[in-house]
Amino acid sequence: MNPSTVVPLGNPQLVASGSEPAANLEAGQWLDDLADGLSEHGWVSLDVQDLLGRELLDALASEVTILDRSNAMKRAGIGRGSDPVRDRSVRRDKIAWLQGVSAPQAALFRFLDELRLGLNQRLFLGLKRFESHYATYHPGDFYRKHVDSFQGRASRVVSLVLYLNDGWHSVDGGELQIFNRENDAEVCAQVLPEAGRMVVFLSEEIPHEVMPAHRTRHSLACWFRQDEIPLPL
Ligand SMILES: O=C(O)CCC(=O)C(=O)O
Ligand SMILES: [Fe+2]
Repeated sequence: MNPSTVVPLGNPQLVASGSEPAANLEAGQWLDDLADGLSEHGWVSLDVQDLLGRELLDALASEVTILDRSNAMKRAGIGRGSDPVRDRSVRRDKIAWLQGVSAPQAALFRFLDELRLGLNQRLFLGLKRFESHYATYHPGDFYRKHVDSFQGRASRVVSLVLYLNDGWHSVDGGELQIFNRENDAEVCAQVLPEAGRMVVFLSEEIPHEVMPAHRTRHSLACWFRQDEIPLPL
């Protein structure tokens, strides 16, 4: 396994910023690591700054910062259908959907599509498309423990979160807590949302939670889906 791949090993582990070596850039090796982690544990954390490039990460971070500062992001909803409940006790982030039109979004979409095809080749998931949004958590914002998809609906199958924050430390809060899929009372990892870190997990299986952030936290979430036409979550 690539040493930059972090997988659960029993005890909760803190994935500290900057403590891991660069991702292995050999063609397809990172996809092998990703597929191995997903099939063995249901989730994986990878540092992809070398794969994506500093410039692209900076450009995405600028986009979400501008969207946030210009009040273009909307309060996120939860639940199914076109009228999601905006329950502030569960989720407090703000989101803006990506269209893939700007140059950085187009580059990101090429990367996400490579990832989609790579997972299909290795795990036969039949992922047809993806949807993606920016998210901003302001100080005090959180997202309580949840799973991203409801069993048997074959809608959201694989979730991905890419973080866009330079110099994130434990004191900044906002960790992603990942729970054991067999026992959701057990935290198996806490991931700091440092720029270039990417977490990928099985949408139906892995309970997770965003702890209250103490500074503004930007990220980009993406869901790979098996349905061709949009079905409710
Ligand atoms: O930002 C994160 O770390 C996770 C976000 C999340 O769980 C979601 O948007 O469903
Ligand atoms: Fe989630």
